[in-house]
Amino acid sequence: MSKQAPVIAPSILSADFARLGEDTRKVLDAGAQWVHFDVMDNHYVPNLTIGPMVLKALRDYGITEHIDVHLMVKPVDRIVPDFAKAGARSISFHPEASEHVDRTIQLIQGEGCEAGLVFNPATPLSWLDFVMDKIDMVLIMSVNPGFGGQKFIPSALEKIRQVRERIDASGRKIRLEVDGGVTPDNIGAISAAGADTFVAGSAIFNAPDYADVIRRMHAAIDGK
Ligand SMILES: O=C(CO)[C@@H](O)[C@H](O)COP(=O)(O)O
Repeated sequence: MSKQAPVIAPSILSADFARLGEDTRKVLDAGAQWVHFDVMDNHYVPNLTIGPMVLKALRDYGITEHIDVHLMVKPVDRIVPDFAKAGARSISFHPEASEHVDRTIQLIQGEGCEAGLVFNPATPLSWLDFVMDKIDMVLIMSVNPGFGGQKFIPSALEKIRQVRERIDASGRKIRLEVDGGVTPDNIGAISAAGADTFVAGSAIFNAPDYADVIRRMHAAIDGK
């Protein structure tokens, strides 16, 4: 397997929104590498969250680490430049929400960000067929998007294995990220299936000690 170095990306969907800068700083200081930024539009998914102004506010607060934007919005393209200007480092989108997938990838990369394709539990991997030479990341959803705190859907493990094979066959450095119901108890199996980038919301932010959960997650990824 040609996995990238493991990254834990806490989803700030489960953070304390009244103290977002402080809580984001706290989770990064507890050992997380990235911040996962969930954008929901009450159209593509049945929930409404945060946008580019909030991302910019985190940058202004002093968050300099990688902010990984997951767009659960339709249409996709018109909001991409705003997120790039606000300070996103990677931007992932759902292919079925984009009118022209290849053009959206070019748009994201042209704005200086890494581009990812996101797959819902029932979205087929055939969307990858003609873009493996372009994308920087594949994000496998292990819950249906829209809400934090859902249970991991086990069929995601087979999907992760299939994506890992495709990434290895491509010979490119493509991150394989998994999002939804990730906990210290299942992260070892998710890693063994081929993932290298792990989004977790409730498992981290609902815990009394962020550093302890992140430490246990890294140990499970290392097979300890
Ligand atoms: O994008 C989503 C949900 O749509 C995720 O990022 C969840 O917010 C992850 O939360 P947990 O399942 O880890 O609580």
